[in-house]
Amino acid sequence: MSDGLGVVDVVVRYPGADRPAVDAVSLDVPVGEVVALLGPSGCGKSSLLRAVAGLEPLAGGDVAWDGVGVTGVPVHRRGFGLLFQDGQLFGHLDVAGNVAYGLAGRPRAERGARVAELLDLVGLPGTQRRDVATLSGGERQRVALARALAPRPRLLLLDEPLSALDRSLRERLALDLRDVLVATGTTALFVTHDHDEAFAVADRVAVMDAGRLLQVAAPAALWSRPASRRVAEFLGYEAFVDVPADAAAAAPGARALVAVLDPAPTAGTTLALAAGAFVVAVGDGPRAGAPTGTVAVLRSRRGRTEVVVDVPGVGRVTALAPAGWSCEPGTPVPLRADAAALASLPGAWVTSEQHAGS
Ligand SMILES: Nc1ncnc2c1ncn2[C@@H]1O[C@H](COP(=O)(O)OP(=O)(O)OP(=O)(O)O)[C@@H](O)[C@H]1O
Repeated sequence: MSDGLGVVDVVVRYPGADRPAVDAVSLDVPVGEVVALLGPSGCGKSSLLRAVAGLEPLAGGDVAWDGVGVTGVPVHRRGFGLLFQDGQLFGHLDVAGNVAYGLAGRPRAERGARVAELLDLVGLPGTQRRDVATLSGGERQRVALARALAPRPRLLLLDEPLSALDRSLRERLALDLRDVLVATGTTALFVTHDHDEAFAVADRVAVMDAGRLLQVAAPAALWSRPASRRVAEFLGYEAFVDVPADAAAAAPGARALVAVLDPAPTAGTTLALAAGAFVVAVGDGPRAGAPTGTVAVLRSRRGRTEVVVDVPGVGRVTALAPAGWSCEPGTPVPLRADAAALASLPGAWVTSEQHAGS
């Protein structure tokens, strides 16, 4: 077992439930690494995090730090820090009192210096004397993060720490959170249901579904090589096409997808298509054998035009077009395939063990 957190075959089972909330999950988090637990609501992310913290009993398996089991060690003796969705600041203490909470027993000057250091780090310098009731939601979570980091926990466990904030604040805070975790060299396990957030914060992302761990990989590898259709769907891939044995006989859409991939995918591979797997070939005239889609919906998003098209042999997908481009629904438009928004899925089911650490 490596240094850092070791989760081995952990099972969490709630009384009366017909299946375990966490079903034989194994995962390592080496020292200094940030791992996001990502998955749909109810897949068992929080249960696994709570089991690591010691807040949920294990029905099976073991949790270890540096190879030493901590299963019998009470929550407050594990040396793990916790941060939840609502940071739950102490209302009767000011900002400094909250951040210094875990530093009881340290000399006053040391506490003061550590509080100042952390408030600088989380972007709230000089706020020691602020009443926490006057802080915004984002500021409260920054103070809660400073409080969790102050005692230098050997592992920080974060459960949806940004989910109570609005979207734009969440995106900014996710990047700040990553910077703070890296700057402090903190080892962390981070629960989220938002893949953008997981990709922004984590060194590796662990995808869970129905209590099981489906894949663990660095963000770029997860995006380009999802281990299964389920993982790809969860990441936002919206259509799937099986590579035909006889490409020449396939529909133009499927043929165009196969043609842009290098090396060419073998027959039987499933291609996963994200938004942008097709772009509208504005200005292209009709070409024999070129793919065409029929426009269903047009929408503008973040300065570009998304065109939902029905492509024979492929299905309904989101193609991209230049900002401002427009046409009537029902119009056939020429398309080009873009390899950057395509992933090839393995032909057979790949287990989490094969992918853990990839
Ligand atoms: N204290 C509990 N008692 C009984 N069942 C529970 C308890 N906590 C969670 N569960 C169930 O265990 C399963 C996993 O829940 P968990 O909260 O771990 O999922 P999650 O992936 O964190 O979901 P979310 O993103 O919605 O918080 C769910 O079916 C949930 O209803």
